[in-house]
Amino acid sequence: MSEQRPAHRRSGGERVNRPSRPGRAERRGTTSGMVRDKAIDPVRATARDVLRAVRERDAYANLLLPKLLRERRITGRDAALATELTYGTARAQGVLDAIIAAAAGRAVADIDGPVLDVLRLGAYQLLRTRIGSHAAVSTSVDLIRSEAGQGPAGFCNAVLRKISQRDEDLWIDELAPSMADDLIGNMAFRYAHPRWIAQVFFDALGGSAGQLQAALAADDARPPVHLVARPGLISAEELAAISGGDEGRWSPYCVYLPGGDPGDLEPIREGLAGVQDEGSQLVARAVEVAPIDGDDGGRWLDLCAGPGGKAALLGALADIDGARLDAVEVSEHRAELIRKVTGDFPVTVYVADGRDSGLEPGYDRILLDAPCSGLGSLRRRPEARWRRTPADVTELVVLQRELLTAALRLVRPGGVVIYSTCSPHPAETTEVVAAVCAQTGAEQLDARALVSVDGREVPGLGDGPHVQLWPHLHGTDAMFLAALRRG
Ligand SMILES: C[S@@+](CC[C@H](N)C(=O)[O-])C[C@H]1O[C@@H](n2cnc3c(N)ncnc32)[C@H](O)[C@@H]1O
Repeated sequence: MSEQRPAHRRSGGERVNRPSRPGRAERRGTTSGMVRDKAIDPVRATARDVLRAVRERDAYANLLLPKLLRERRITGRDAALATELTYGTARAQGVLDAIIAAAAGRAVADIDGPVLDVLRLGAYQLLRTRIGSHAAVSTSVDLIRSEAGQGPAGFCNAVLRKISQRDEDLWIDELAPSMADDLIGNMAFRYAHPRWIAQVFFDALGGSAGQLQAALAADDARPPVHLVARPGLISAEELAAISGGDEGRWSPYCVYLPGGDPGDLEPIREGLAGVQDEGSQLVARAVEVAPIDGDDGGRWLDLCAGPGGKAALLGALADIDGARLDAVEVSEHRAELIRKVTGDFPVTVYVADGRDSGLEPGYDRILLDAPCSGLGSLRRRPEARWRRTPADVTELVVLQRELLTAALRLVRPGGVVIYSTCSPHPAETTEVVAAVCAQTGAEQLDARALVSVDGREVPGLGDGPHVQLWPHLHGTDAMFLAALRRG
């Protein structure tokens, strides 16, 4: 039997209730097959398991963690801690690896994967949380010992003790490229981003070092949860009152959730509301409010609709306006998610390639929320920044251009196409739009007008005509949108 340890206090002073019993696998030493007598912390074991799945089989931390928490009945403060440790470690991986390599005196590629996962988790606690050194080191050593035995546990102990001798700033000062030689590289390291992504942000921000620093810092922090109140079903005011949140600054449907699991809220469970970044809400709303020539015949299209967040908001707006939305998605699985989330709204889902959908042209309004690198929502996808490569972008740009060209074939003359990405990368945004406009003769409308609500202008949008939102300026994901009209 495993020994039950009493509830104890973490360094931050908060009381932490130990979950009732660790799972069987956690009580068993997997290398020796022996049952060991020392219990390991289920919260950290869960974080470790997610980090391992991310490393070994490209799992998505934000999909796997909630599932494991449910299965292991980890709730409340323990769930919050597991989330902080898992996502925080995944986000900071690059900088943690550099520090681990320096402390271990060897490249992380030469450290066994399962040991490296725990070292990352331990280093994160030491450098980026208020958890005391003793707890951070001993829980990590326990995790390794329970699986791999005494030798690797001793190595982990030595490396983490060495890391604990300095704080993060001192490590960064030692290991980051110097500001004088490589300002972007220094900031990228400091705020845990690959250098190429920091360079993309720098370019998209017009070469401002101050803006870059703010953008990277915002991306390196825990993201807020935004809810969408689906119009016609519930108002943002009602949703704010029920959830205890505040109404959003920009979107008339947005509520900022102060904490807790959105899945516990009745309006979410009943489909009256959903979880959706405020920037995405503005994009969906822009499709409805964009000016078109002539009457709106009520034929609307979402050409890349899965998993359906924007289609649900557009479907709700279509219902109010007496329009119908066709939603196209290439993946059957994602098409099913659209069907679920659009429920009773006037939405028809098609599984098809948007480049050759077979749909009848003549749409009044089209949303092309193109598949993209996702560099604008890195704070919500903890491991994504370390997975993406510049080559991904090159491939995506070709698809984005083809899809936008197809959207312009499907819209009627005088109708509007909203092109959006959850990326600020100029190659995926302004360059795609410029190339397709030049090729097709489409003209750009001033999209800035489409995101101002009741005369409240969104600041920091520059000269237009496109809109680029940023976490550090607007509190949203870095959504891009452009409005194109076919001549
Ligand atoms: C950025 S996501 C759209 C997100 C969606 N608008 C939402 O708010 O939930 C892009 C979607 O396009 C789909 N997709 C990729 N290539 C496609 C293609 N050739 N035709 C149609 N859909 C495609 C992807 O499967 C993905 O679901």
